Amino acid sequence: MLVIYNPTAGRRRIWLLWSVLDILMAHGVRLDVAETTHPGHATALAREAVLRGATLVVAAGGDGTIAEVAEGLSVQHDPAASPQGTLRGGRMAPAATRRPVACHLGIIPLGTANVLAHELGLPHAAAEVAAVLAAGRPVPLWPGIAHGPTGRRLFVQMLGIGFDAHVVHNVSRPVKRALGRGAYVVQTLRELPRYGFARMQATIDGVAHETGGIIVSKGSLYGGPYMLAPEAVPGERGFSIILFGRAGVASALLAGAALPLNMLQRLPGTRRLRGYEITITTPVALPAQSDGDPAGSTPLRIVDAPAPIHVLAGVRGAGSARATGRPAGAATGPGTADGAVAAERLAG
Ligand SMILES: Nc1ncnc2c1ncn2[C@@H]1O[C@H](COP(=O)(O)OP(=O)(O)OP(=O)(O)O)[C@@H](O)[C@H]1O
Repeated sequence: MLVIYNPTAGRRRIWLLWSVLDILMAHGVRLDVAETTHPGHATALAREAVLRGATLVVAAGGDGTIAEVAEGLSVQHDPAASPQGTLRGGRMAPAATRRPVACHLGIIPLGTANVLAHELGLPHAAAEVAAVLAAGRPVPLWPGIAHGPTGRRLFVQMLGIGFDAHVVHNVSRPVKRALGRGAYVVQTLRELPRYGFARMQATIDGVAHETGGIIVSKGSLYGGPYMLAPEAVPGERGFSIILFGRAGVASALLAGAALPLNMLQRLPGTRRLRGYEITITTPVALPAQSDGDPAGSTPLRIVDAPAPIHVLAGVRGAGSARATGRPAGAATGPGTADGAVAAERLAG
């Protein structure tokens, strides 16, 4: 197993990382740890691991780190990265670098919001995190891809355009480290008086909608453990699209108050739709955020990734049920948490 650790994520809870790794090693798990040195590094590390034949790559960080690792894992579905296409220095890659049948994603939640970890019902205590990595059940997770002026970006949980993206673009890492999720509240209050709210057009599967703000979500949660789109199933194709009818300071304040009360979905003027291809255009370029990190600006076209990846989740729990759309505890995916799978993972 390769653990990719983002040292800048969240509140730098490195003690949690070391506790998890200690437990795994005490059970004989062979593992490598790689620390990222720059944005995008996790993608390169994960891609290399897949091409070397890894069957489990663990993202130790927040949602942004998970998205980068997921992007790296998606190489296993890329025909251009087939053994014949894997060239090193002009020569064909040796057999050891060929891509395997499947490489799963593991998560050690070390981020600020850890939305996907909440979505999947993942534990936060070291012993339980280690148990999921050793014997968790793989559940499908179907990422989204946003195509924009600066290229494409994969996301695992959600993408937002408008005021929430503006806040994400401007929140500072030291404040996030000091205040955790509270940093977004502070930044929201700072940005509100000076933000120029603008209308935008969202075309969902060919139907145009005028809106004041939009979130395109794979998952049901937003900003941490808060409910946004109960109908969302992260393991399936398609998106839940939340259109905020009104734009302005009062609406943003109302949305901010509704979020921790789990009432965002019932905000007046808010609509939730399902869709598969979303195009967002604006009179002037507006910032976008995906999985809590800056993600360029409009115009954007959002579609499903070509294939799902599989992420290790708890053996039981509501989160797993949400991810798969099946009753909690029902077996799914390419394996189950039986003794053989657990033993194989514990052996590395
Ligand atoms: N060594 C590094 N230096 C600077 N940035 C990095 C480094 N490694 C990764 N990153 C960037 O850090 C960003 C933020 O990481 P991540 O999203 O995991 O943490 P977070 O924002 O605290 O958590 P969450 O998204 O759950 O709120 C990632 O998008 C990644 O591009």
